[in-house]
Parts: sequence; C-alpha cells; structure tokens
Amino acid sequence: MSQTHNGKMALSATGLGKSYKIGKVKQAVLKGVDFSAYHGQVTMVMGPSGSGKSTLIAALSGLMKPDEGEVIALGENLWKKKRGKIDKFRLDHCGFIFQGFNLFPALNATQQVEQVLKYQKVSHSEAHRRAVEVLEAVSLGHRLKQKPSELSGGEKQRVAIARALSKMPSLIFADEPTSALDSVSGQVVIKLLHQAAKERGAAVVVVTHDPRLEAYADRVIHMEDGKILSDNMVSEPPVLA
Ligand SMILES: Nc1ncnc2c1ncn2[C@@H]1O[C@H](COP(=O)(O)OP(=O)(O)OP(=O)(O)O)[C@@H](O)[C@H]1O
Repeated sequence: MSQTHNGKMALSATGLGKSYKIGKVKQAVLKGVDFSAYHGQVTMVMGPSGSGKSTLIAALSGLMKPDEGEVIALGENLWKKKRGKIDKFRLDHCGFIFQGFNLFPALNATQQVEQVLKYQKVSHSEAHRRAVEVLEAVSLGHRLKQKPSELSGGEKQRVAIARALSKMPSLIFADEPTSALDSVSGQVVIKLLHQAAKERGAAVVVVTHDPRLEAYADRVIHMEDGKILSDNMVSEPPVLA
C-alpha cells in the first residue's frame, strides 16, 4: 500500500440491514445503508447514541454479519468468504482502535505490539524492531517496558494505536478513539489516524462524537435511526478507480 492508492475505493457496502431481537421485539438497527470509504481518506461517522454506528463498523470490518447487503473490502466480497477467511482478512488488513483499549494486562507496551506482529508471522527480532519504532512514533519511547496498569489513559490509547498501526493495515476502524482522553492526547490520536491515511494510504473510518476530529476528516457522514442522513465530502473528491 502506498500513496499511489490514495483516492481509490477501499470499502464499499450496499443495502446493509441488521436487526437485533430483544425478547420478542425485533429492532432494526441498520436500514439499508450504503457506504463507501477511500484510501488516503479519513471518513468520520457521527450520529446520536443508538443510531447504528458501531453496528455499521462491525458489518464493514467482518466482525458481525449483516442480515442483508454486501460489503466489498479491498475488492473482495467480505461476507461471501468462509469464517476462517474473514478472520484472516481482518488479521491481514484491518486495524482496530476501540474504546477500552483492549490491552493484555500482563504484557508491557512493546510486547503488546510484538504480539500482533507475531500472529502475522513476523520474526521476533523484526517484530521487536517495528514495535519500538511505532511506539517511538506515538511518543512512547520512554514507556516501552510499562504494563497497562502503569500507563495513563492517553498512553494506553497510544499503545492501542501503535498496535493497530504496526501491521500497516489498509483499513483502520476506530470507535470513539478519543472519548477517554484529555485534549492533548486526543489531538495526538487524531493526528496519528490522519497520518496513517495521508502517508500510508489507509482508509480510516472513525466513529466519534468528538468535534475536534472534524477538522481532520475528508468526509463526514451523519447517521440517524439506522440510516445515513447526510454524507459530505470535506476535501477534494477522490479520483475514482
Ligand atoms: N448485540 C446486540 N443485541 C441487541 N441489541 C443491540 C446489540 N448491539 C447493539 N444493539 C442495539 O442496536 C442499536 C444500535 O447500536 P450501536 O452500538 O450500533 O449504536 P451507536 O450509534 O454506535 O451508539 P453509541 O454512540 O451509543 O455507541 C442500539 O439500540 C443498541 O442497543
């Protein structure tokens, strides 16, 4: 992946539908959503609580099968794949940054990143080198040996980002990545996501209520009640592939 991919379609979903059943009541959470995201762009998804934003991300990233519709991710029909292949696709191509960090309590910052690279069959020495490099890039060079319990919320979120970025994923999904952070840490996180799009051509999809992110978004999508209400390109329209 490189800047030459910028502007090309990375993700395209059509007619996504999803309902949850609570007792006997069926609640439609996604109601025929069409969605696209491009390499080199930050796409921001906003909307009130319960409007279906997290469910949309889950359907786009292979985490939750929609009831209806299809997702073409990096040219592949995601939900037509077998379960194991979907897991492999996620491992190879997707980086996730969710609320709550999801760090392993027993591992230090370097090991958190190495662990992910190990799954990708990167050798130990190369994984170590890349882990240190990416942690330094998020200004955690002085926290390499600290475990999550010894890190602040902002530092933990940066470890989670370093872990997601270390794989150099083509698709990055972030769900409220700045919600637990003070304004300085939040700004750092936003800039890192922006950088991943602009410098590496990642397609970054960010669910957020954080208005600070809007300044870094190429596109802002508003969801309400399982539907997309508006979809505004902030920057130049992409060159279609
Ligand atoms: N596993 C589930 N089982 C049943 N209902 C669910 C499940 N996951 C989500 N929901 C419901 O689906 C609706 C949409 O949830 P979703 O998390 O996608 O919304 P959201 O826009 O991301 O909300 P928030 O901003 O609060 O995170 C909510 O009403 C939620 O209660």
